[in-house]
Amino acid sequence: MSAPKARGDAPVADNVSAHGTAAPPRDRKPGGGVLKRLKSRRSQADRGPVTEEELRTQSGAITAEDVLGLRVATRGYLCKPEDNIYNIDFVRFKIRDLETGTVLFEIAKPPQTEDDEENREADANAGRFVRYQFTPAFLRLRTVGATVEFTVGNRPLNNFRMIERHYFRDHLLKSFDFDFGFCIPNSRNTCEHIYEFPQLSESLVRQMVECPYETRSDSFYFVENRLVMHNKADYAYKGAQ
Ligand SMILES: CCCCCCCCCCCCCC(=O)O
Repeated sequence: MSAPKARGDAPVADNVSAHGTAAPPRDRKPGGGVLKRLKSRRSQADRGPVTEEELRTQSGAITAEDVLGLRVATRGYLCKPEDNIYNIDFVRFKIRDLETGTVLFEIAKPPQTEDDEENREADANAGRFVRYQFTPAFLRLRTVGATVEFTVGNRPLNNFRMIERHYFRDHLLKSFDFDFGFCIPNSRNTCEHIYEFPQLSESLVRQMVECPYETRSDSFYFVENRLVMHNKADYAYKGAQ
């Protein structure tokens, strides 16, 4: 159904020193965790709109509350590759339709060569952008599971969180907010996030199909509420229904 076109720079590592599932234990904390967090996230989203230029020039770290104020897809990146001081490395990614179990695609990072290393130095943004091609039927799905496997460097990750915002042109389709929780140093982690699709009108679906790559997403990754990674994707919906 789909063919991702880039961001294939992750090594598939077979020898791992640790394996964990990044299930978030945070909801079980005493003190009314879920409700409190939902309230706090609602008030975060209620902050006014913000532009990427404002975020780029603000003093201090970019936080989750900041990116929730963005109203359009970013043009540039809001952090540098070297801000990933935790050496978080995504090595495998799979998307499946949760209603049928059908795997829509799977991608793994090939082993790295010296050439890859040189190319990466030439293009600091290599690996931060991916282009997806789906059939229009993708837009009719209701629930998709995205399984991500990632390795972590020698520091612990506290409150590892991803906010991913999907847009068609200047219209926010949906903002997803996923917790990876705590990840131990030097670990390899796997977790599946559930994407509930938004309801898309017939007219919107038609426009998204007619306008390839005008559907975009920004994936913002935070550790302890500081932006450490920013990836982007764009999407075309074409081919067999
Ligand atoms: C059409 C709007 C809802 C879109 C839900 C998309 C679910 C699958 C998303 C996969 C996103 C991958 C992002 C990335 O590779 O950076």
